[in-house]
Amino acid sequence: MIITIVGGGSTFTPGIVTSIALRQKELGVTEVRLYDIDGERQSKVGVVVDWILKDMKSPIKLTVTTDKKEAYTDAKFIFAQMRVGKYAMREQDEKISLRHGVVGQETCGCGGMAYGLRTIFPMIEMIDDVEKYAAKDHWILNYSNPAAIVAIACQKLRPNARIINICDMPIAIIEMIGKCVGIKDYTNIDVDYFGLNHFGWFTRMEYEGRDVAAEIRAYAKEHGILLPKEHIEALKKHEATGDRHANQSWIKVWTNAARLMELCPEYIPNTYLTYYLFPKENVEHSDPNHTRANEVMETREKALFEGVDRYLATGEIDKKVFYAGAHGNFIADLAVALLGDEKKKFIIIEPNNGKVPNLPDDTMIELPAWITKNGPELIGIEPISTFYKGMIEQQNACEHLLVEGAIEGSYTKVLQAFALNKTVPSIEVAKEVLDEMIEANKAYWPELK
Ligand SMILES: NC(=O)c1ccc[n+]([C@@H]2O[C@H](COP(=O)([O-])OP(=O)(O)OC[C@H]3O[C@@H](n4cnc5c(N)ncnc54)[C@H](O)[C@@H]3O)[C@@H](O)[C@H]2O)c1
Ligand SMILES: O=P(O)(O)OC[C@H]1O[C@H](O[C@H]2[C@H](O)[C@@H](O)[C@@H](O)O[C@@H]2CO)[C@H](O)[C@@H](O)[C@@H]1O
Ligand SMILES: [Mn+2]
Repeated sequence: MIITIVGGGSTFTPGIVTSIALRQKELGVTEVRLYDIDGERQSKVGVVVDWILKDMKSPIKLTVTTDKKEAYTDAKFIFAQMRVGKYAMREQDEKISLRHGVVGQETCGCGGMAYGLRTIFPMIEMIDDVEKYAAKDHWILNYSNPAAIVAIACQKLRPNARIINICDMPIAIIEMIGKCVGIKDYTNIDVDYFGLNHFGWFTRMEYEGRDVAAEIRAYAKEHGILLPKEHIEALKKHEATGDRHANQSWIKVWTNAARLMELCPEYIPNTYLTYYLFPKENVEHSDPNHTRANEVMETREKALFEGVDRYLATGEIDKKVFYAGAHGNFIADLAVALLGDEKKKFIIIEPNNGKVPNLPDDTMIELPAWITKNGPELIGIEPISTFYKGMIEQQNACEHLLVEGAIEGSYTKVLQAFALNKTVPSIEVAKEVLDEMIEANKAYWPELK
């Protein structure tokens, strides 16, 4: 059984392969293939992956390739995590937006839309390549961001593709909340959730009879941040915690999430909602000359590639150079559930088709689903109330219009999408940002007329 990782040169590849290797028997996996369009970057990551498999005494064969046919032939699972334009373009997305006074973020607002316009067509190309070479009953499990926009484009252009779009943020939030209230066994916290990707709410959180939602509401009120106490203490003393969530840009997010829970106590927000509901405050607290892309390049990316160089020079690897955890476990567990027909619950992104009765059928909704061998079965909920419906409808319209604009090459539709985004205060600002982004993305975007 073959698993191909697209975006093999990703900083997350070592963590994902670790998770695969830990489940080797359940998956029956015999080979992992890394595929990337940047062979040089991928071959360095391949060095770490090779070391991990040997360190774990894993029988899994490793293939590292830039050849599509070699990558996809007979593959059963394709784990996609491409970052089109890499961190250099993420930096542009974030900085161009901030220069015009609007939120500069990887997947939200103008930055997310720019990233979406780069990613739609490479994702469609990947689906076509996979269909040509992979096993007929393959599954593409897609992490490539912006997952909300990618999901809409795949549904519109390749509605029969065997793709499940996923995001680790709901499980990452559950893990973080678990840490705050002293629950280590976070995968057994049972939740209800609805929304779009990076745009949703937990409506229930329970663990062994405990109302975790009520506990975290009280915690947020007391501490003003959704990070665990040891992080709060370290932050007060300006000590490094080693956790990426204690980086400057994430602290702001976890603080705003706590504030949002005070203002809207009904549900627990996905932290990404803070970009839409505190756009002004977010911009005020951002540094347009040093954004999250810079933080990532200076930490996660640097640690990994310097770690490879050090290993090649000395033969020693410090496991801290790569990230392994919830991110890899989530995608590998989803593959196990699909293979084993486990009927286990995962939050995933799929066409709504009435599961949230008062949202359109073609909304790519993020909801809990039962995972069977035939794919996900979304778990339907009651109609949602006006505030949430209104927010989702606006964001959904923005994302659909963006995808339509990309497919039709329509400048007006893309401009309207930018103007519809809740992070953008006027259509003139939308135009300024869009025009600068067109210049910066010449090598990547479809032509807009
Ligand atoms: N959905 C989620 O919750 C989630 C979580 C984490 C990361 N991600 C996404 O995973 C991806 C990887 O993130 P990262 O920070 O490790 O980025 P990264 O830049 O380290 O890795 C991305 C890799 O994708 C490659 N790539 C670019 N275009 C490609 C294409 N057309 N085909 C094949 N490979 C291509 C790049 O060369 C690069 O090696 C990003 O899209 C990121 O947004 C998503
Ligand atoms: O800014 P980055 O590149 O560090 O992270 C952006 C991604 O953030 C989310 O995923 C995190 C998750 O929060 C964390 O706990 C761990 O599992 O790593 C993930 C990747 O960083 C988000 O869901 C992704 O869509 C973002 O790409
Ligand atoms: Mn995500």
